[in-house]
Amino acid sequence: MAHCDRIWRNARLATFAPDRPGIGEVDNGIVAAKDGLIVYAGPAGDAPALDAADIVDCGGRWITPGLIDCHTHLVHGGDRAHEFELRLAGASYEEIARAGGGIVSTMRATRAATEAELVAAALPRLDALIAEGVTTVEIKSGYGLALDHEIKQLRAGRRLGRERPVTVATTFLGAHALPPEYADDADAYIQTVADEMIPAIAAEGLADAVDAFCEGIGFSPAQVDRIFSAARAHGLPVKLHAEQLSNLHGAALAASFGALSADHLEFLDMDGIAAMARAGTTAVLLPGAYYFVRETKLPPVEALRAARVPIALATDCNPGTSPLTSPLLVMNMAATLFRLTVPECLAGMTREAARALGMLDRAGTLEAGKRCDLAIWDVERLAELVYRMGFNPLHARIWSGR
Ligand SMILES: O=C(O)CC[C@@H]1NC(=O)NC1=O
Ligand SMILES: [Fe+3]
Repeated sequence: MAHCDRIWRNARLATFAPDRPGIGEVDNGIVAAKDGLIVYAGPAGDAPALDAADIVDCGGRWITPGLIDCHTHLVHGGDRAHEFELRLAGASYEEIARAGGGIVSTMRATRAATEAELVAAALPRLDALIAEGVTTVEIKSGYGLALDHEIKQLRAGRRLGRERPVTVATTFLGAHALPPEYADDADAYIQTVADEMIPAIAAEGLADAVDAFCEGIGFSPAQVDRIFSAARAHGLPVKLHAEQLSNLHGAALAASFGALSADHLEFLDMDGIAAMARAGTTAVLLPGAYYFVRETKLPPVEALRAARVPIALATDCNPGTSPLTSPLLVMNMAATLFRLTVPECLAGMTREAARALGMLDRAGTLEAGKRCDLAIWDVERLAELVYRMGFNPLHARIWSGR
């Protein structure tokens, strides 16, 4: 008889385990946890003899892995509601950015905030994600655009993981936009990011990955290459905002560095897809940004499927293009706008999101040895999680077995 801390019984499991077809459905299943890890997840009838300190009857409810939001800019100062009104009056995202608005206006608000103020401003956004079953969240910097302020953002991100029962992965995104002090010398800024910021942030262990914005209003492939070479030199994995507004072949560049993910991808082409497939780079689709900027170019979902490129989903929660803190709405948008299937949407916010963070060995599926992160749902069919808009059927959220 093996001892465990808690068993969740009388449940329908969506394990997303690779050795089970589709969503890895188990009709009458149990999940057993010890010291925050899953020791068994599967049919009750196949379970080993277990002696649990606590048994929870789930009343036939569905259990999925805890949701994972693998792409957010959760930590930032201020908001961009005024720019939203400018866009309603016809200004484009690029026009606002080139006029000194956009990311740089959030930079000013972020630089003016203390670390504690950034944490306080992000907590309601994090609580909204947690309320819908998120147990892991990725948080980028990229609004400081100077070493001390980028460090401040990353420390705030780490602190959020201590303030709430949630796992935080931080990503350095110094190459997000050109700060005013480098207005006429992007290459000089890139050199500062590569030669000063990445070494300092790596030395302090503040970032789990490095990201960049490869775009006409962001940075060129050559500049991204410089950033990624510095990340690799300091042992940090990379991911990339790629092909969001145009095709600069950023996804192929990211894949050449073995990137964890390439994100957005509305303008991704077949060469980029092939490169991602070869490299095992996950596609992270961000329907909230597509919807909010009223993009019309759809990401090539059918070609990604055909090339067996893993597809993850995320909120891209940020004040400019995706002020969104609902993973449930992300799944509805991915199905409604991008035509992903229900299983693809659910996998996109669990197993594939874990893959995009390089965490699939410890999260994202209901398998022994992984963190016991669960979301328990009051739905008859799991499709209701994707079908409904603005309705939250979460019954309970478990993080690390608690
Ligand atoms: O507008 C912002 O504040 C960030 C937008 C966000 N960053 C990026 O590289 N692409 C995006 O959609
Ligand atoms: Fe983003």
